[in-house]
Amino acid sequence: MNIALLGYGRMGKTIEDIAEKRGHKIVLKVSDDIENHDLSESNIDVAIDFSIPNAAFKNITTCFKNNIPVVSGTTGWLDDYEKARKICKDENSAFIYASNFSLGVNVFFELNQKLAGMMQGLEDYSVEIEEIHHIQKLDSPSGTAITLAQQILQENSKLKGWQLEDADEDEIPIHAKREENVPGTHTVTYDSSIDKIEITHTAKSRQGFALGAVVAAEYLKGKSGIFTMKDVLSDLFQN
Ligand SMILES: NC(=O)C1=CN([C@@H]2O[C@H](COP(=O)(O)OP(=O)(O)OC[C@H]3O[C@@H](n4cnc5c(N)ncnc54)[C@H](OP(=O)(O)O)[C@@H]3O)[C@@H](O)[C@H]2O)C=CC1
Ligand SMILES: O=C(O)C1=N[C@H](C(=O)O)C[C@H](O)C1
Repeated sequence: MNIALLGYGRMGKTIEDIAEKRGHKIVLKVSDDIENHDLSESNIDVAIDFSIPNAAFKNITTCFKNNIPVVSGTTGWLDDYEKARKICKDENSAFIYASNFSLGVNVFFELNQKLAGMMQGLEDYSVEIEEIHHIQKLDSPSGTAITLAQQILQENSKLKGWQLEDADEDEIPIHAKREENVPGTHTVTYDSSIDKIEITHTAKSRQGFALGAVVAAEYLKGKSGIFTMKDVLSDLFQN
């Protein structure tokens, strides 16, 4: 498969390594304005976007307009997500976005949803989310923390939203910490005066995120439509 990398930083380089080991070819690397590149030249099967919040929407939609399916893991641009979905549909293109492509985190998401459902009637417990990332991270809170919060909100109608740090009673507080060399750690805590329940996912490197993105690209090749990691994982476990 011919892959274009939109963003060639920490994730772009890890994806290159894993994609090549799985027999794919990196035919284009983009680290600047996508308009500076001729997308028709390289016979691209799928583009994988791990760039920066300000560039993701333009990168993704330019690919759709050039009939190139996109896997995107860039966080911090989701105000434009619905617009991107519409352009994908209008262009009959293909798209997978995930705030976190790691297989372990996607299992963690399932666990979070299930736990939130079980806890929603237990009013003595308050819930909060903590995320810890490396100091270079541009966005805050992490996309993964937002997904975790959205899942809890789906299960608990008494909670009205999430808030970075100072949350009201009916909001989920998200604490975002930045520390040297942390690839990504997420904890959901339910606390009461009697006890505490915590679930944590700790990434030990970027390998899991990158492998998930390449597997998603393999899934997307030749398809049209909008998919999620749930689709990718159910396909993976069926085969
Ligand atoms: N969904 C997931 O599983 C994961 C998501 N992420 C997300 O992926 C994104 C990238 O993370 P990471 O690799 O650590 O970040 P980096 O900062 O290491 O990489 C981003 C790269 O994008 C480049 N860039 C700048 N402008 C553009 C542009 N217009 N088009 C394409 N590329 C551009 C930067 O180049 P330069 O340095 O020259 O400016 C840089 O090399 C972040 O949003 C992060 O949150 C990260 C890990 C997992
Ligand atoms: O920027 C990162 O590094 C990461 N970003 C993603 C996020 O914002 O959730 C996923 C992962 O935690 C690493």
